[in-house]
Amino acid sequence: MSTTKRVKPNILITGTPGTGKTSLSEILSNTHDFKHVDISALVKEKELHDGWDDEFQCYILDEDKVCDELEETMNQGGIIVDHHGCEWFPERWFDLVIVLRTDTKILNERLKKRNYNTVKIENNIDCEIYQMILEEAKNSYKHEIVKELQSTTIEDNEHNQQIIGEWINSWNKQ
Ligand SMILES: Nc1ncnc2c1ncn2[C@@H]1O[C@H](COP(=O)(O)OP(=O)(O)OP(=O)(O)O)[C@@H](O)[C@H]1O
Repeated sequence: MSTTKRVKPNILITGTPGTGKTSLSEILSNTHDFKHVDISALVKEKELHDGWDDEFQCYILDEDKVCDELEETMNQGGIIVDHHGCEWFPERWFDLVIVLRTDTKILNERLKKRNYNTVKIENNIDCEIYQMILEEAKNSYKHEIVKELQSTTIEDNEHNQQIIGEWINSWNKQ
């Protein structure tokens, strides 16, 4: 495990599916020259799973395989990880944890556009109503590095880019 300060910070962007993690991760990665790791895409590409879950229409992620795959990358720093869960990553990996939140009416519309089945939409809306990912993040990381950001409108997205960009610039001056 690396104990020296990373040259660039690692950021986790998490939240219920559809809250805008991938969109924000891609913009930030391009703007600040970070590497974007979309866990769902990585799991599929490297087959870091134990098969397909028909009910939830997603791969059954193998957390140990994902962590083994990413350990070296994360030690380099300058990584933005994008995933709808956060409790099973090593706490040492992240300098900032962003939890995106979306108005459930808007979230419902976004998920419907993806042709998710009713069960999957209801599960995700419940997850957002009961702020399950926010609670997961607060239980898994130091409170001072967990930031809850709204992600309902384009203005929110622009605000989030600015807030996180300022944080990255201030981290580099530490
Ligand atoms: N702040 C925002 N305002 C308006 N629309 C947004 C905002 N953030 C994301 N969107 C839109 O919401 C949809 C979902 O965004 P995105 O795919 O980034 O979500 P996600 O959280 O990564 O989803 P998943 O976890 O399923 O990958 C996209 O159509 C995106 O353009």
